[in-house]
Amino acid sequence: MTRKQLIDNIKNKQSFLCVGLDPDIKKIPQHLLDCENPLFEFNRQIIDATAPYAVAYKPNLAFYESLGTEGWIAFEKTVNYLREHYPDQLIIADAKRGDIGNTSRMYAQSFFEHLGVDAVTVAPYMGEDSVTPFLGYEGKWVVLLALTSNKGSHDFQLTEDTDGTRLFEKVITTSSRWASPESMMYVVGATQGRMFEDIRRLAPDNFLLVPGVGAQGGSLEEVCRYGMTPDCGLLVNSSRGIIFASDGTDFAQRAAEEAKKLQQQMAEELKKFSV
Ligand SMILES: O=c1ccn([C@@H]2O[C@H](COP(=O)(O)O)[C@@H](O)[C@H]2O)c(=O)[nH]1
Repeated sequence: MTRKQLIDNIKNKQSFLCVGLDPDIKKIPQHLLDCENPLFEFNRQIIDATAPYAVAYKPNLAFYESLGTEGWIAFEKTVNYLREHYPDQLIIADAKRGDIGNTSRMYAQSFFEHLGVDAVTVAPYMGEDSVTPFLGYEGKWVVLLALTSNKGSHDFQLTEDTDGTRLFEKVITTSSRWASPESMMYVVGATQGRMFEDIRRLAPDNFLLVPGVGAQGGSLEEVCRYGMTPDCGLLVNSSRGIIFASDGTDFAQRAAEEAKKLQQQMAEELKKFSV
């Protein structure tokens, strides 16, 4: 999906919601456990219920890989279901990959050629040759970890160089030479609040994938105040806050209600910024 298509979808739906598909087998409703593939059935119903309010889905590979072959099948079926039934939804594989060049090339092939997702999260730690194999696929995106939502973001990302440059700033400045905002997004946690101002000084045009609202307590309003651009420039993710709104037979309905609430707040924010 191109940047223009993504922006058009956001404007048409008045939403920049990314629904996180993190189907923890221990938390999905009991009655689904008898299905042939409970994870896929859970995702299918969540997707059907929330699609009107979302522009993107982000399955996190951990929740699939942890179940071995059955989990991987659920992941593939989920991606195929989205591609077939909801081709306008951006699919982000949250895999946090990145390795020496020839290995990264295999990861890129797996996600972009074999699975056909639109975007993959990549860790920057191994540098340019670990990231560039994911670039150069028409309409595909690298989503590079910049300033994450967790407490551990302080351990490395916020540490300063002798001239006061913080590591996440170096990641953005250096990596923005590798790709344009047409194919590079950054992960910035919603819990980072006012830091979005600093991010925007370095990456004024890039889309930011923003996890951390809902279960992690980040503020949508604050993210928008400091991070929104004339093109919106944000994809805000919520996983547990939507998909586990209920563990009963009404789980999909409750997920839709939570997604709709977020979408309505997003529409208000888009209005404020005249997007
Ligand atoms: O900085 C980061 C990077 C990735 N994540 C992932 O996003 C979702 C958040 O889930 P919630 O249930 O909405 O908290 C999950 O897949 C994380 O692994 C993140 O939270 N922070």
